[in-house]
Amino acid sequence: MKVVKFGGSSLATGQQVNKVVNIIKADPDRQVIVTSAPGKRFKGDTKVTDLLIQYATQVQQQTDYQPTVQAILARYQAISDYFELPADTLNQIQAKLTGLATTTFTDADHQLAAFKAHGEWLNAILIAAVLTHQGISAKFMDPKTAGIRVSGQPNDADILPETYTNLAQLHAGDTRLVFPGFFGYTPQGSLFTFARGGSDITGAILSRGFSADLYENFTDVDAIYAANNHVVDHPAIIQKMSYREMRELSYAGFSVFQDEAIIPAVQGQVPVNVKNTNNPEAPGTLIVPSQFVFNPACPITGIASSNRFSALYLHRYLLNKEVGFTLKLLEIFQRYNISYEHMPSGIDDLTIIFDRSKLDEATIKHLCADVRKTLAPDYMEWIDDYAIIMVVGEGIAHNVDTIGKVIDSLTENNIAIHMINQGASRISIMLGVQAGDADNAVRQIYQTFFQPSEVTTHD
Ligand SMILES: Nc1ncnc2c1ncn2[C@@H]1O[C@H](COP(=O)(O)OP(=O)(O)O)[C@@H](O)[C@H]1O
Ligand SMILES: N[C@@H](CC(=O)OP(=O)(O)O)C(=O)O
Repeated sequence: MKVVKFGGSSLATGQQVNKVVNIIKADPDRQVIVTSAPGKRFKGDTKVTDLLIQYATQVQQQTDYQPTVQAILARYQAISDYFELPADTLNQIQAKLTGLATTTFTDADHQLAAFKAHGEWLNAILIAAVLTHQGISAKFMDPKTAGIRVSGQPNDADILPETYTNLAQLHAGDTRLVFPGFFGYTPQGSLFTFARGGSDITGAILSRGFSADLYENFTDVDAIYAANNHVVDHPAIIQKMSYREMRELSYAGFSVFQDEAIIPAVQGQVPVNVKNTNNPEAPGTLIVPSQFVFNPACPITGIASSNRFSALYLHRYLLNKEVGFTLKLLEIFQRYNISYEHMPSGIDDLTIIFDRSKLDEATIKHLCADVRKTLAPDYMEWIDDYAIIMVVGEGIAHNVDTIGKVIDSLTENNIAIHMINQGASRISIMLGVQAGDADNAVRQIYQTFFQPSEVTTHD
């Protein structure tokens, strides 16, 4: 059997949902369906998840939320109208949506999570009704009853292992099971969402839980490209890649597949196929346990970049001899309850790279003051506009001149490299550059390794 996840772009309008219905109809193995919230219909449109965040904020601040509720409802209404559904489904959606404003929550974080989750929740109810109306046997699955158990933070959940025991009790078959993506419940019954883009995670969890033969992830591009298609014109299509390559590329910016979503697929050894709802005949990209065929012409599978980082640079002579320097630094991070992403070091230097989206201005200010006071560095600098470029390929470990070519492509174009890290993961080269240089850096590296419109053939 297959688990099939449809992203927000695939469920944005009635017309898109009709394509989804045809995709489901075309293959009886597509037994478990995962829905996102309706996404953007056009450039500049607002995703329903973002409207729900706005709704939650307006309720918290006691400002007028009615226009937001109407805007959200209109999104579901348009899909319902397209299929001429009887009124009861939309009435149910409207009641759930409006009821949110008067529900009491433990705190603002729990409230935000519950509001956000309604994007996928209401869509799963709607899609189950559409499928039934189209003569396909289907039922809505409540993540609470199905046993999707999570821990962690209300808006950044981690899956609990008992989920898999619970899911193993369920049976997919002729009746398609429609699950809302993006959220689960703590053992105490609180609703927590995964990080943004987390419907991909739900799809992967269900793939493992149902021991699926394949996890199909339907989106709005023909495949995963070797570089972001908004940065490089007509980038090469990746036909096949390994789980490890996908993890590194999605971590570093390939937003097409959420970076944590590969983990349940790895644990369940379920292959993932990223495909296009608008062109379902195209083979898409297959992500498999391991994938390596030596291709001396192109050892690289993809180049990703992300501007979501900041860095703290520390310099102190004889740092290499100082016992406990890093320990003291880590204790400071622990006091502020923050994690770091990377920590490349030199003889007398240390750079600590953070995910900027997890830090606010006040925390940065206090953190820097604390580091200065406790460790007295000779020089310290907070670099706010830091980008990481990740050059990824199983072939890198087998091709000694890759790093030289990457460096040349940047230096020849006057792009300053602030950090290089190769070897920690044998399949990637990580580079730190100024955020403003990131897109140009990706383009220059891409041109060095790929021909225009080339298709990577790592098989
Ligand atoms: N390397 C890449 N390959 C394919 N798409 C990419 C890549 N990097 C970024 N993207 C973007 O990811 C988008 C799809 O992800 P997303 O918007 O989350 O889809 P969905 O709505 O299906 O969840 C594509 O439209 C594309 O612009
Ligand atoms: N709707 C959620 C979760 C998600 O996965 O959405 P999408 O499939 O549209 O990326 C979000 O916007 O974060």
